[in-house]
Parts: sequence; C-alpha cells; structure tokens
Amino acid sequence: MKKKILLYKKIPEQEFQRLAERFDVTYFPIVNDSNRHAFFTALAEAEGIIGSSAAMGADILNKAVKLKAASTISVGTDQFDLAYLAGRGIPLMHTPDVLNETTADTLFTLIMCTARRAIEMSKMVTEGRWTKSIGEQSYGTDVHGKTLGIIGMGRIGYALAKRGHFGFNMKIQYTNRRRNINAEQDLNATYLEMEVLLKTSDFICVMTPLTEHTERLIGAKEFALMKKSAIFINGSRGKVIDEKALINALATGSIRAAGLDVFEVEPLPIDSPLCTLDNAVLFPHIGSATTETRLKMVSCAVDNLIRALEGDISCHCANRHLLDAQDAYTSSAE
Ligand SMILES: NC(=O)C1=CN([C@@H]2O[C@H](COP(=O)(O)OP(=O)(O)OC[C@H]3O[C@@H](n4cnc5c(N)ncnc54)[C@H](O)[C@@H]3O)[C@@H](O)[C@H]2O)C=CC1
Ligand SMILES: O=C(O)C(=O)CO
Repeated sequence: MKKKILLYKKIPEQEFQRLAERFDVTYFPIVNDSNRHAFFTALAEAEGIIGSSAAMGADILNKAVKLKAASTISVGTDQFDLAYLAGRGIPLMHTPDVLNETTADTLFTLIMCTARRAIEMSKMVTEGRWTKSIGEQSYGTDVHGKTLGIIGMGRIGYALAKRGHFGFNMKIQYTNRRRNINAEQDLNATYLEMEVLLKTSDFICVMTPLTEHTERLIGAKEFALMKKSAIFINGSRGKVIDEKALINALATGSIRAAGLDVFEVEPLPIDSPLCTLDNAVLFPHIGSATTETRLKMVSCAVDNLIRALEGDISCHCANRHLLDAQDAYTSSAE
C-alpha cells in the first residue's frame, strides 16, 4: 500500500506526478478556515508532508501522529519547530543551494534600487513629475568601489559577496558564527566583529537564518552605529530586525535607505509606515521567485521527501545535528 502524504502547496504538474506515482497524496493548495478541519484530518494520517509558507509549530505537528518525514520547499526552516521534530525522530528536509544565485540577484537588485533610487525615480516619470532636467536632490550614490558588509556569510551571503567583489569591485567584510575561509581566500573578504562592520560598511546586508539567536539581531542600537550614508538590506527574515527601529532610522535620516524583501508580518500590511517612506524599497518576498529556481526548489523538495521516506537523510536534512545528538532518527523504512 502507498504511504499517505500531505501536500500543502501548489506545485508543477510533473512534480505532482512524481509524488503521486509513489504516494497516496492528499492535496491542499491553500489552508484556510474553510478547510482547516479537513487539513488536520489528513495531517493525522500523513507519513510525509511537503509544502511551504505555513507555520508548522509543535501545536500543529503534534496532530501528525504518523509523521515520519517533513520536506519544506524552502531553505529557511523557521516555520518549523526543529527540536520538536527531532525529539520525535522526524527529519526536516530543506532546499539549500539551488536558490543561492537567484536570491543573491534579488539582493543585488535591492542594493542597486536603493542606491540609485530606482523606484522613486521611476515613479517621478510615471506620475508626471519629470518636468525638467533632474537636479542634485535626485542623485543617487555609487555602488561600485564601496564597502559591502554581510551579516551571515553562508551560501547566499557568499553568492552576494561574489557579485560585489567581481562585478562591482566592492570591498567585502562580514560577520558570521564561523570564519568563512572560502570568502576570505576567493573574495578577499575581511572578518569583523559586528560592531565594527556596522560602523564601517556602506551597504549592510543581513543573510542569517531566523533562530532564537538571531531574532531582533539588528535593532535601535545597531542602526545607531551605522553611517548616516549607510544602506541597509534585509533578505533573511523580517523578525531578524526590529522593524520599528528601522522605520525610525529611515524616517529620521539616521541611515540613508533600506531595501527589504522580508517583513515581520507578511504580506506587509498596507498601513505599515514603511509604505510611506521614499527611502524604503520593498519587495514581496521574491528572493528565489523565478520560474527556473522555484522549479528546482520543488524538484529538490520532492526528491528529499522520497529519499527521507526511504530512510535516507544523508542530504539536505536541516535538523540532522539534533537527530544525531540524541540518536533519535530511526529509519522510516524500518
Ligand atoms: N528572501 C528570500 O526569498 C530568501 C530568504 N532566505 C533566508 O536566508 C537564510 C540564509 O540562507 P543560506 O545562506 O542558505 O543559509 P546558510 O546557513 O548557508 O547561511 C547563514 C549564515 O548565517 C550565519 N549565522 C547564523 N547565526 C548567526 C549570528 N547570530 N550571527 C552571525 N551569523 C550567523 C551562519 O553561520 C551561516 O553562515 C535562510 O535561512 C532564509 O531565512 C533564503 C532564501 C531566499
Ligand atoms: O527558501 C526560503 O527560505 C525562502 O525564503 C524563499 O525562497
């Protein structure tokens, strides 16, 4: 008999078929109040789950009494309670690497848009305010040759640093839990304590995961340390920064601008003060959102679930360290 799995995201047909060939799939393209009861009923029967963009805390996961493996169509795993899953011996699979280059492209777009005031200038044209040659009040600032400070020099941080170093002759500096020797050797990156990085960077980009250690990593104190000319970029998760403190820094001109792909609350409510600030460039969480990369992520997540339900978590398991620490993983193939 086929194992039951729960799919809670719309995915391309060919990937759906790969799941359907192997599993008995219950599919919820979206979960809302009208289908939540049915969703929980399916969750209680599922040996595997696959999807993204839905909170999967212990309160939800404890309904998944038969669960053997979870697969998220994302590299970020903050929607899940990793320790809870590990405590039950359940691996959480994720999709690293396939989205590095696309997400770094998005981050560099934010850098260019904020520095050159691209959205603001475009609005000037489309709103009929371009009535004479622009003056210096509309000038941007250069990106090439400036200093790029990266907080979280992991897979995506490195891909961003590559663009800055090779494409824009930027000086790369970073802070990270561990030294990134590849970035130092390949990109001449300098490791700095956070405080020094904040004080000396022209562009500061946060690319850490959201964890209990990184929640509100950047707040009023950190914004106050940045140069008045600094441009702040967040592509990690909204909760890694104190959004109110950022709004204050932008509104008072204590930093120059911010480019944001992620927010404390998503979708960003239209009454957020961020929406009124010309020096904030706001994207609707599109870091990895190209057709090619989203397909690769789905494909990777499908492979991950198939392998994990066969007992193989050697690749792409996000809570492997927690499972190993308590020797909790027992192969679901057993
Ligand atoms: N905006 C978007 O669409 C996307 C956002 N993301 C976010 O980016 C995050 C990072 O992704 P990857 O680069 O693949 O992860 P990664 O694990 O390769 O890199 C993260 C780096 O942050 C460092 N780090 C962790 N805690 C830190 C701390 N307290 N201080 C300094 N450094 C710390 C780690 O040592 C690691 O090197 C994801 O977890 C996800 O939340 C990822 C993809 C797309
Ligand atoms: O993969 C992730 O973590 C994202 O945020 C979307 O690509």
